[in-house]
Amino acid sequence: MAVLTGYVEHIIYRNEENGYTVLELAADSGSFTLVGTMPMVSEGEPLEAEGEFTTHAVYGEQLIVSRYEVTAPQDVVSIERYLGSGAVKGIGPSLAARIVKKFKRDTMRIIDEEPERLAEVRGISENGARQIAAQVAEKRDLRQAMLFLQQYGISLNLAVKIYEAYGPQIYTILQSNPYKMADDIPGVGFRVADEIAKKAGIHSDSDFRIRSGIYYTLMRGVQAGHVYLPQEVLLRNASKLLGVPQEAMEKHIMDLVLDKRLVVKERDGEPIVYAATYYYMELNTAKMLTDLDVAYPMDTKQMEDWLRRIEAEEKLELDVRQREAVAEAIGRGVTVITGGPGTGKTTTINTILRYFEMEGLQIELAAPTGRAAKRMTEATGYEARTIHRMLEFMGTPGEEEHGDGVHFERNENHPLDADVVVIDEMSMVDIYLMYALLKAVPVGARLILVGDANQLPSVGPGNVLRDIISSGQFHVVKLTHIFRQSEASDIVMNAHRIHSGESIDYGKKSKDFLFVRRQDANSIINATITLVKEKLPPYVHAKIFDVQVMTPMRKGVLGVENLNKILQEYLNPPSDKKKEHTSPHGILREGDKVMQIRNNYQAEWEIVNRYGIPKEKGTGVFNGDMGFVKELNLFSEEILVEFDEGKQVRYPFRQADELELAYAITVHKSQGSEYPAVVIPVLTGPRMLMNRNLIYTAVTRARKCVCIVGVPEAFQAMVDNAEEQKRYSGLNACLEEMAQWKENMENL
Ligand SMILES: Nc1ncnc2c1ncn2[C@@H]1O[C@H](COP(=O)(O)OP(=O)(O)OP(=O)(O)O)[C@@H](O)[C@H]1O
Repeated sequence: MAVLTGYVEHIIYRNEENGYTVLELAADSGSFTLVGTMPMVSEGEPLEAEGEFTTHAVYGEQLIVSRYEVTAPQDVVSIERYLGSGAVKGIGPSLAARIVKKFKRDTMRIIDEEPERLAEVRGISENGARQIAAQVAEKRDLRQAMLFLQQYGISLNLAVKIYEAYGPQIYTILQSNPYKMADDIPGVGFRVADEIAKKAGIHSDSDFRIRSGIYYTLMRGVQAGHVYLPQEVLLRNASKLLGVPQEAMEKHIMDLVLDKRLVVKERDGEPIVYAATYYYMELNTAKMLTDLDVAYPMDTKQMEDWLRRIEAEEKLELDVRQREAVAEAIGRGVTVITGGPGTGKTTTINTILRYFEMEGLQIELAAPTGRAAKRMTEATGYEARTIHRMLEFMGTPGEEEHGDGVHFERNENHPLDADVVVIDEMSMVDIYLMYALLKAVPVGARLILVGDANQLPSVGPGNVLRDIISSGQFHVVKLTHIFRQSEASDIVMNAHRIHSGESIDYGKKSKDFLFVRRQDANSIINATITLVKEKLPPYVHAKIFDVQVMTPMRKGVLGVENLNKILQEYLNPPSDKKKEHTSPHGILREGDKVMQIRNNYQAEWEIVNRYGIPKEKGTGVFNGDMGFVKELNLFSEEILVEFDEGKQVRYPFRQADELELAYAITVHKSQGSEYPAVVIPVLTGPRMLMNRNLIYTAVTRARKCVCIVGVPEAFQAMVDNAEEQKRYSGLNACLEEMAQWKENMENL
């Protein structure tokens, strides 16, 4: 650790949002560059800073500041330099000189204690004197708060956020209920608050702690895809987290219910617990969906005539189920069409679109991901958008809808201008998005939901598509005939075999479903590298980055983390020409294939033309979006990533934790995307993950070729394992209750 004292000569760079600062410090022993979060340091101020010296490849020696303190200027020279530096608005060098000439070493005390006397200086009015005093006091408060927060081991970055949220109230909040921060401040979770509470001497059985821990456990459940948790599971997990017996917690659940933060219901005779927001989200989703599902009068003769016309034009004949699907879409407010790959879903959507177009209805077509939307556009010739874009989401915080600053311009007050809304890849739609979508679908519009219910459920919470189907309250058409069979696609045929748990012919010479037998992890990795780098790109006529490696796990030799490190070495090795940055997830290098790993609604993107001039702008990058590192700027500390469709996003280094290498991805993250070729290494793994549902999803991501590398027995074991990870979601139950209620009302 080195300690430097001096005064701030020059602020070289400052990020006003997070206080990240590069400055030049004039110390007795010379001039130094200091880097760190120093939000309210101004030029001219005396500073004491502690940190580690590092040598930056471009900018040379720098002190990376871990702690700093702005000391009050003592001698007249320092006082004059400080006041004249522009740190206090309204005072320039000449006024500073006059003030110091008058009050000398007493200047700072006068500003603090008798600010009205500043008016004795020529050029300062009484009002001006008061404003100067207020500014100096505000800076002093902020500084004190920073010092106070640092005692609790809070990083400077977080300290700024906490101060911005609470101002002078931080002292009481931190010492009485630091858990409040977990509710109010993004970036402070229960664990951070708990650390702080420990330092503040708060007891482990404090009411605040237990309540915060219960809520945190529930939200962890949401992150894992559950909408609620059975009370028993909640208490067990919260008890483990808090080290407090379950009996001591039940009363707190009731308190949280009274505070309207939790809702307790009964399902199958057991109490279940929702975070209130999710309960109402699920309930309203059920209500809106039920309300939309009205019967529309149908002219059967017209339908038959028009369908024949469409079939003649398209040169195809719909099968019975496809016809049924079209008829349902015409006659009902809500229709669900589900089926595996190649069962004619897209063809059915196409016919429905043509039909409604002939009726002159206004149609909206959307899918949950950009890739899926693009595929829809290509397959139907109608413009399809992502659901987010269709709903015109705004990344600006304010009217918070589910706590992360999301707001959709299209909602109940400003619904979509549509008579028909078709959503594809419904299996990926979570409860948030379904709720947002339904708010924007106008009363009287038809909603057609299309998807493959056997895919893994959405990454976000809920089991929307399956719940809608299993509720039994809507017209669901299941397409089962495999049309693509005639094209001899083993991907499609094997996907259906996997779905029904049949065994696969591993010895068959197939063009698109290849099995590369390897017995151990190292040989599997070697074969994977050769396939991605050399064999598959020419085979499927695609670029190396279009070949996607997928694996069930994150950890382990064949987990995403390890595979990414190895594939990075082979596909984008270090070079003098490529800049690098070490992010929380490892090294990012120019040219790397990366994935955005959480929804960032605020991130700004732009699409530039070949002269670098922006031609389109917008906000939002989403969990699962893939791109590559186009440029690393070590001076402005930014990573420029280009995503699909040429969307470029700049990430400050501190936000690099939103990016992960994507040479290999988990099957969960692959949902909704399709790739020309997919490589799946298979050896062993946790039984919960190694299941049929997962391998089915993985295989159906491939358009032209699937390559399984490993042991056939391990693959077959996955096909045989029909167990699934349990998801606690109650949309089906809500829908059933709603229908029951409606029936009761009608019978009254
Ligand atoms: N009624 C039909 N008669 C003849 N061919 C059909 C019929 N319906 C669909 N097909 C053909 O079967 C193939 C698969 O259909 P489609 O793309 O509509 O299925 P899908 O369920 O959307 O498949 P995927 O989910 O794999 O994209 C296409 O080549 C399509 O032209």
